[in-house]
Amino acid sequence: MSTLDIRDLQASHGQLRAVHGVSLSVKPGEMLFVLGANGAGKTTLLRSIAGDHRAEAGSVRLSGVDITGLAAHHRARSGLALVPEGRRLFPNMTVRENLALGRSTSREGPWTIEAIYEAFPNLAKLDHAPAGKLSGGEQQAVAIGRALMGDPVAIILDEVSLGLSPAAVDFAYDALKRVRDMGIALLVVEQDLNRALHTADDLMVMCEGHVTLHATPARTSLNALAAASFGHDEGETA
Ligand SMILES: Nc1ncnc2c1ncn2[C@@H]1O[C@H](COP(=O)(O)OP(=O)(O)OP(=O)(O)O)[C@@H](O)[C@H]1O
Repeated sequence: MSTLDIRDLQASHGQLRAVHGVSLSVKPGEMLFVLGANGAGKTTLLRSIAGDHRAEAGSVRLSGVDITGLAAHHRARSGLALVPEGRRLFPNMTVRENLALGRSTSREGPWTIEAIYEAFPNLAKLDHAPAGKLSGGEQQAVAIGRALMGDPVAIILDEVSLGLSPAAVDFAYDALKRVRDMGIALLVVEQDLNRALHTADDLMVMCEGHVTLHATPARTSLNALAAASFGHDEGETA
């Protein structure tokens, strides 16, 4: 059974339909990437799944349970975590304090701060550092750790590598791969097609609110992903 199962999700901003009937599913320990150019509808899709934006139609199921009617904080308590674009840590609070907040906003599970440090030894060294002083990659890892504190079965992440140096992206992706190995379902929005192609279990490209390509890495290419981002088939000229 899929951990996250989205059927025909539709969402708008006023008169503008940003997501046109998107369906996807993510299994335990699987990483599905959502790719696409600016304005493709990726963030609206993620926010609609998390319950931060109201979907007009469609369904969201988590571990087989329909959570479509739940508010965002109840979805979080059901085991769905969102790591938003920009990570939204509290810069003046320490890594430990930011991690502790993950517990207070979500459900109780086996995760403690010590367990997070065991899973991500690089974070343990930063325990008392203010989050605002960390590199972008370290901040992303703290945001992932904060999500884990809520004992999620699925984590959705927006723009994982945006604004990060290549070394910082490596750091963040190392954390993500560890989370995947824990059996958690990951839905990741990424602008870096190459990075996605080399990390994903499954890939989806959106253009103007529609899914223009859905394939495993073995069955697609960088060219096909780029073409689909602009709504073309591979080889088609603009
Ligand atoms: N708050 C909003 N009010 C009005 N229109 C919006 C709002 N947020 C997004 N949009 C519009 O909805 C469409 C989809 O935007 P969305 O942010 O979901 O795309 P995206 O793929 O995440 O792009 P980006 O990479 O730029 O964040 C775009 O046309 C965008 O201009």
